[in-house]
Amino acid sequence: MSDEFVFNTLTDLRPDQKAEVLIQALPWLQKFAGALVVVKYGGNAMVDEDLKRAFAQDMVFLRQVGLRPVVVHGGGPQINAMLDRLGIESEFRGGLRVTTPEAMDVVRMVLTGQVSRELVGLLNAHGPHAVGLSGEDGGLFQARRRTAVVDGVEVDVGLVGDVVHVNPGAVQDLLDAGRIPVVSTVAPDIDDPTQVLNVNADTAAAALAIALGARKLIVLTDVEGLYLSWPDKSSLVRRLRAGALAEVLPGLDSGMRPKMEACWRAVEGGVGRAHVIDGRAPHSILVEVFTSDGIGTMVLPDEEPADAPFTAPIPKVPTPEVTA
Ligand SMILES: Nc1ncnc2c1ncn2[C@@H]1O[C@H](COP(=O)(O)OP(=O)(O)O)[C@@H](O)[C@H]1O
Ligand SMILES: CC(=O)N[C@@H](CCC(=O)OP(=O)(O)O)C(=O)O
Repeated sequence: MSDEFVFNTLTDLRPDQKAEVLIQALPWLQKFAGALVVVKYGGNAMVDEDLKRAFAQDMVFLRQVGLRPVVVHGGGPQINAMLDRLGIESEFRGGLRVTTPEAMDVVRMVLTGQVSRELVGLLNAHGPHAVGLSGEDGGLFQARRRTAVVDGVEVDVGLVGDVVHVNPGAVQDLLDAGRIPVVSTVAPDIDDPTQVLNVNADTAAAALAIALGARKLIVLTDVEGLYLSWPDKSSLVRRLRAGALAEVLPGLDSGMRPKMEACWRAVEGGVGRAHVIDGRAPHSILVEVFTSDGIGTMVLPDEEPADAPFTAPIPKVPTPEVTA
């Protein structure tokens, strides 16, 4: 190997090599100047303190170079830990947490009172940029109760909803003020606004990305991307179009299903690109946005003109309405 590429950290690079790294980012900095990017940070990618700090640096970096990042966070493992500590039983059906009223209190407390606070704190170590809000704030989300489908049978999952209406005004106000919004995905029930519902963070991120007219949705998780024949590591998909994705969606396992459904919905709803990338690799977002090769799995819209019939099977998921 040439000595040009033998280095352990960036500090081992020669000055001309450091300059080369920066200059290679120029076309991407130009391309994405001002671009709104929704980043879904999954609970499974929040595995250690260094990674969380690296994530916060990436978001502040994006903002500093002129993009407009919006963070939507998950917190499944963190909710599990708190339910365990409190001795409350919890199970998943069809990828969704069966949410009793008692569990809902914990979901809301952990997402808005713990995970959001921690991320806001890490981001604000770099300046007073981040503001946390939940789907309850500023009428951001309204959700409707939904069921899960297990082996073709509809099953009740309790206080779980799908976002059916997005009012992105509060998020837009924060972006206009130069802030980084950090969104937790609990949402009022449209049919009973005194009740809040537990919403899967992937699908909520897609609904928000569509409502904001985002250029990209980036989903950070704990695998490299979508494997066509999971868990065969040689089956990683680098790029696929929405139509092809719709065909494989029904066969996906529960962890990846909501993520890929979110990507499919996002590009069908006008988001330029949707990506699933490995949040365990430090600074993977910067590699995705600012390098030619990118990283993980990228979903692109179909090439057909907008008025052509969409022939691939469309997953049975309602598209949220948007309030301008
Ligand atoms: N086809 C697939 N490709 C990649 N990962 C898959 C696939 N099917 C199931 N998975 C699982 O999905 C998990 C990611 O989903 P999840 O655990 O819900 O993450 P997150 O907390 O980031 O939302 C992976 O760790 C992997 O175990
Ligand atoms: C309905 C439902 O399952 N809600 C999820 C919400 C959090 C989430 O989606 O977190 P991750 O992104 O880390 O998986 C839950 O209760 O775990």
